[in-house]
Amino acid sequence: MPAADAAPRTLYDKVLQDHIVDERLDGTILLYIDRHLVHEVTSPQAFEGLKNAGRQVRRPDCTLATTDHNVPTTSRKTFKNIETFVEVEDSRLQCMTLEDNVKDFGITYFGLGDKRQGIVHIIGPEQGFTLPGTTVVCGDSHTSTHGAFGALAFGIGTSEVEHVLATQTIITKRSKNMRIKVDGQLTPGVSSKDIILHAIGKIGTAGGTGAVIEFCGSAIEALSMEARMSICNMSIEGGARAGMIAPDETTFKYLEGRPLAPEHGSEEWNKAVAYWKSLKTDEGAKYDIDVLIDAKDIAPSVTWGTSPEDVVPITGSVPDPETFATKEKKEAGRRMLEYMGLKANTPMEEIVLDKVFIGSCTNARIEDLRAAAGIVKGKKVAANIKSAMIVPGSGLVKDKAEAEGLDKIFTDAGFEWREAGCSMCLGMNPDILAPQERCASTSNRNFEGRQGAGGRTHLVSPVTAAACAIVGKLTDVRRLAEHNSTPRPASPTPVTIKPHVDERINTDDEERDHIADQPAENDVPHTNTMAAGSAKGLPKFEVLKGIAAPLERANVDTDAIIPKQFLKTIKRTGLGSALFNEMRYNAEDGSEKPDFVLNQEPYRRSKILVVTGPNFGCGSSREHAPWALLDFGIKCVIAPSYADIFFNNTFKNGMLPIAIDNKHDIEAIADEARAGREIEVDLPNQSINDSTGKKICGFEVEEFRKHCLVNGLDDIGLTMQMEDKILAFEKKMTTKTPWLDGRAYLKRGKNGKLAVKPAPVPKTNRGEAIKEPLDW
Ligand SMILES: CC(C)[C@H](C(=O)O)[C@@H](O)C(=O)O
Ligand code: SF4
Repeated sequence: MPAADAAPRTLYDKVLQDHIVDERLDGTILLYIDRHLVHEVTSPQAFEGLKNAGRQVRRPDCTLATTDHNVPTTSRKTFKNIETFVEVEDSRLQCMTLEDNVKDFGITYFGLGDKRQGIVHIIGPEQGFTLPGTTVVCGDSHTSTHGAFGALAFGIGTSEVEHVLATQTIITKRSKNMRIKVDGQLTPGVSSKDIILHAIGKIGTAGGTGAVIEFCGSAIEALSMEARMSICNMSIEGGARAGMIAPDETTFKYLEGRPLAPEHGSEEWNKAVAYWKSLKTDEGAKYDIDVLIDAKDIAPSVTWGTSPEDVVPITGSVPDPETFATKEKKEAGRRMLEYMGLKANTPMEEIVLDKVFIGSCTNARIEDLRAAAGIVKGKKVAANIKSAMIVPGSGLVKDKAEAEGLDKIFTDAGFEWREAGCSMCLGMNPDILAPQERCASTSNRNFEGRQGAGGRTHLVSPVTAAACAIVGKLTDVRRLAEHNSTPRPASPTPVTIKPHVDERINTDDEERDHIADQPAENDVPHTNTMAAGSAKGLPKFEVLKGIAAPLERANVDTDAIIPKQFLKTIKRTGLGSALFNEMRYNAEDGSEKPDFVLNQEPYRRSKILVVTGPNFGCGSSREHAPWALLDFGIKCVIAPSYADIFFNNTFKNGMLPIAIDNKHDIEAIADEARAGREIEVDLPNQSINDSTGKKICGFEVEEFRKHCLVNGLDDIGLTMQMEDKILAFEKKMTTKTPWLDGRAYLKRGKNGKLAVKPAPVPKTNRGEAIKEPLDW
């Protein structure tokens, strides 16, 4: 496309363009993926799919795995292995399954016995695995974090994890360009977490839907890499596919000496930096959405409700839902206040807390801990705080903090000092809130039940969380005299590279010492152990007629569709009974709530879900959400709009999500659903009909997706037919960006070559060899 190439381009346009393997006329893109991060929750079903189809991991050298969501954060002094260490059975199984899979497929893995283990979005940058200008994916929504390096980084579902493992590519389409420009100087006490909370408060949780956000402006440029990561991390809470910041000297400085970055000062490094410098948005490039923020308008911010957009300055009060614009918003507001146990107009600083959590992929890096320690030093945690917990983002962050004496500052004050993991960010491990407990948390989601069923979360920055622990209430950090909370300038703050330099792995022998459980040099990375042909293909979707359940809500997040306790499965099936768990069952005795629609006749046998509010499926990338709907019997969702990852995940399971943003049409469909009448979804004709076959309205669907659904096509099989193009692309990349090949600590043979097998013969998802090319 020479014309488009000549036009001024954004950072996103440039990185995207450099990774296109193929583009169809309808805009469907086959995108090459440079970096794939893997964790235990969203990978078991993907590896199972590979095994069933006899496929291998195409680029183990571009894949890095760790275990983070399920792991206990208690002392690992006695750690021997996962089997004896993880007490909760399903968590243990999930962690052990990952360990089996990384061995079977020859993937670099940081387990609990390895200092480099930690939250997947902390360890990628820490190791230099994340680099500017790369495409980065992970079966996790907060993959957006890595965009801080000028990478195009986004979360994917488990089906896509399988697709990337098998083909190192993903099928996608262009996103809109969105810019959030923050100019000026932040005031004391305000940190990058406040910037992103403020921005989400402004744009809303669906503000970035369908877009990639570029954060720029003088306030962003002045931030350190760690602060930039906190911002890009929460792009997903603003609904965006990804967040990006143009790489600059701060980025390059951060990467110097990272084990997986090109060696600083080498020819490769210089070549890489020259390329990275070219990634800046061109003068005159257009953004589809533009948001301007003045840094001085940002105060230390805090959430009051159960959506990350419910943000107020800490000096503000709980809003009064009766002042909200629409009937739906008033209702949602009342429900939130009830859940949060709050009264309208209460000053935020009067809200008393039970717990404080400093951790998560948003704020568990060394700078976050330093900033929090700066507040805590010499003080004590308030008597009413039952637990104040510090969970470093990785073993290396923990070590560094201990070397600086931060652990001592925290423990002297009465904080608990833990081992690395996701911990109370989502409570898949034992770190949870009890019902009604209230927590100031540096994490990124305040959804109902997120930190524990009935738990109440207020999202804040690390310095605010630290101040809250000392005061025992939500607190304006600026009140604490000796705080050290001004945003860290990009320079001359010393860059913390020392430990990484020391750990640089230079030789095969050193490598062996560091890497537990890697396959021996001559081992075949993976041989299939299961019969080919046992994997199920996708059922075809043509016309679906059935009962439609009306769900009168907006912003239904995937935590609400299927809460974390059900993510510990290693299967795709059996989740139907847990669908909408907290809306559907009473917490006390597990009995059904009679007023929830799916507990009523005829909706118990619904095949279609009609959601009247926008932004369905926001939040986490968990494919368990469509699996749960499907297992219940729902094959089609109709809603005004969707969060991107959920939307994508449904198609991968042969389901059809339909977006109807015309108010009149969605109401007409909802009326049929409310009346308990069947509706008919006719995909070939793109029409929604009533039970008599009379058309209610038409709908849009992308041509390629429709083609796959109607024909029940498995897109991994389709992509594998593009082998020639993928190989040619890889060859080009090896010349253009040689620093991306052969990393992830994989062993090299004596001849310097990686022990990676050539790509296998393409097979369909059913394991059959592809005879004649399908239409990609
Ligand atoms: C488990 C994973 C799918 C999920 C995500 O995608 O975000 C988790 O990390 C979360 O924060 O809810
Ligand atoms: S958001 Fe929380 S649970 Fe998800 S990856 Fe980050 S730390 Fe882990």
